[in-house]
Amino acid sequence: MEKVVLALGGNALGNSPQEQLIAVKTAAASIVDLIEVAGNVVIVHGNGPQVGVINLGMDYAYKAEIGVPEFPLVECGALSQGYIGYHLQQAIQTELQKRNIKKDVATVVTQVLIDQEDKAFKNPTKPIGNFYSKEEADKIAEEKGFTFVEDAGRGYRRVVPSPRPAEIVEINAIRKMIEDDIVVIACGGGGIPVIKTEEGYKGVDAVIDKDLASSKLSADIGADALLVLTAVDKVCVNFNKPNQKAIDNMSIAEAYQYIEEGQFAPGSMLPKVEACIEFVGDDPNKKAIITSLESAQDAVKGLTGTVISKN
Ligand SMILES: Nc1ncnc2c1ncn2[C@@H]1O[C@H](COP(=O)(O)OP(=O)(O)O)[C@@H](O)[C@H]1O
Ligand SMILES: NC(=O)OP(=O)(O)O
Repeated sequence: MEKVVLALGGNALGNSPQEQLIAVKTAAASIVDLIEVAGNVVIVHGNGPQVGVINLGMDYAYKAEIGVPEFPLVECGALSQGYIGYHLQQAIQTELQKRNIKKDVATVVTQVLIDQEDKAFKNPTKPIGNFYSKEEADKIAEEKGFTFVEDAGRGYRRVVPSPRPAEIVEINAIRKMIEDDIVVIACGGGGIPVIKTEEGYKGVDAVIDKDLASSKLSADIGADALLVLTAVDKVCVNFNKPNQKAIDNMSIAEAYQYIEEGQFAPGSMLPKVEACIEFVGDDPNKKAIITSLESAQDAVKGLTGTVISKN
């Protein structure tokens, strides 16, 4: 039986609860297909669009002085973890029942330790929230003091600090649940960023990259494979240019070469490739795959996706 960590992109989950309820059904079908093939599947989901929308909504409500308290970004991240975990676990439970597979499903509210001195706090790169036109982005930036960047040809998005995940606080609980054959959803939105203080853990306003958190989780639980699911079937070189070319296989050395050439956009494809490099490391038996949700099962069978391996 294989242990697979599946990282599901926040952009694949839609922009509203209504859209998300539909998206998780498709995700659940692919996830349960994988459970039937691999056995042990741990799910990590993104939260970029969701945490951005929750934070923006909370901010407008707070500023409207209608009795809504201020909700810092870290609490919005925790809200998004619960909200997405709830939808995902419900959809997976339904799909398992439909196929007569008896397995428990549970979401772990996960905190992830970060370094308060991480250079990410001086250089925000994590796109969150909706995509805007340049004019809309400039207007919100002026109003709210947010920073916006162009996101991989799809429009402008607010960026926030994204420190590296150092330690998963609830890792022992997650391990025990996997041993008990529970389908675990953990490290949602990359995990809730925390630091250790004398009084205990304390939340920090940031959004951890869920691909990097997935890589950390994969290493911690000794996963055989990391499957990064996003909106594209394969990673490309010269992305969005006339000479764009899809990559089938990428060695670690090639991946570093492409990174040096600037082939992967920061905050979108770059952290995915970095997460795969980190997961595979020096181990010839480890495999990471980047593909789309729809192609997940074919990718596991070796029919599509970009496979990252040592050689
Ligand atoms: N070199 C590249 N190859 C393929 N896609 C790329 C590349 N560079 C940037 N992208 C973009 O990155 C997106 C994946 O990042 P993103 O949407 O932020 O991830 P997530 O699915 O985790 O939310 C792809 O859908 C694509 O639009
Ligand atoms: N937290 C995070 O990485 O979210 P996305 O996958 O939505 O970018």
